[in-house]
Amino acid sequence: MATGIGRIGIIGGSGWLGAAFAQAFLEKGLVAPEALTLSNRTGSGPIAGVTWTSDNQALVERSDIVILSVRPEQFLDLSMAAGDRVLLSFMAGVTIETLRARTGARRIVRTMPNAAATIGACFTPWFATPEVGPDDKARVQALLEACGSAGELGSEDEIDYVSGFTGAGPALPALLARAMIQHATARGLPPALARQAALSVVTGAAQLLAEKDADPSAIMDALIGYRGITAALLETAMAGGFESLIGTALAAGEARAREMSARSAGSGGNGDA
Ligand SMILES: NC(=O)C1=CN([C@@H]2O[C@H](COP(=O)(O)OP(=O)(O)OC[C@H]3O[C@@H](n4cnc5c(N)ncnc54)[C@H](O)[C@@H]3O)[C@@H](O)[C@H]2O)C=CC1
Ligand SMILES: O=C(O)[C@@H]1CCC=N1
Repeated sequence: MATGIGRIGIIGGSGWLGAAFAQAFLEKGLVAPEALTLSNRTGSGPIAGVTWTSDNQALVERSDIVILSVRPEQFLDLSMAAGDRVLLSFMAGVTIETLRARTGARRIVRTMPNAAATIGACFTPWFATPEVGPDDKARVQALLEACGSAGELGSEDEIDYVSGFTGAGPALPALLARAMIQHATARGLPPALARQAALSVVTGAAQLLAEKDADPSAIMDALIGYRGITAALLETAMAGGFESLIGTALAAGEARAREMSARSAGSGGNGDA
């Protein structure tokens, strides 16, 4: 409690995201080991010094903020009553209405981290119900910043959109890298060199976009200004519909998030348990 964050419980604490955030809370000194409870189905896991349990209700009783980090379909088999705790969900496609119906929580925060949480490079957008006050919002922001950065959204609707936009994390850059590797290899470059070259562009050169005040359009314009090779490459990609295809893909991600939300809705409740 030294930091004022309170006691934290993570349901699904040995999963990809659950473990990444648990490790980060401990490494950053945000949560003391004795204030951190993690659950999974076996009640044991690789993070030392914390409390492990398979009893999610016991985790809730030991926590001020409960993080739900199981898969959406696993949530439908999960039974717990949140009482007055802040409930912070990492789950895609599980709405506030469903979270409320199934856990009884009023103070709910939906978030959308991504796989880069494991390396502290995750931007996590979040949306909170009106019952979440300013102090709790500050705690949520601090917890999410343990794995990178975070920002509040204006509506729950936007969570479905960012589920593909940021939630997919490395997926679109991985597709770009794979396309470059495949092309270079087919062109005859040694596969290992093609891989090294493509990853250096996607993970190295792209770091220029992380510079303060970096503007993707300005970087493109500067390179197109040479009227040489990069101009030929970018103009061909744009004329071929690269940007509109990205838009179509993002819309498909949003549509899938909405389908998942509709499926999980009306799945019954145990919030008074
Ligand atoms: N992995 C990713 O890149 C992203 C994941 N998400 C969301 O985060 C959530 C977690 O995803 P991952 O960490 O990737 O999944 P994961 O499969 O790695 O972890 C889920 C964990 O929950 C545990 N679990 C299952 N049922 C349980 C129960 N009844 N009680 C306690 N623990 C239980 C499992 O043992 C496992 O450790 C998902 O809902 C997903 O939609 C959101 C954005 C990105
Ligand atoms: O693809 C998924 O369903 C998970 C949630 C958002 C990103 N990854």
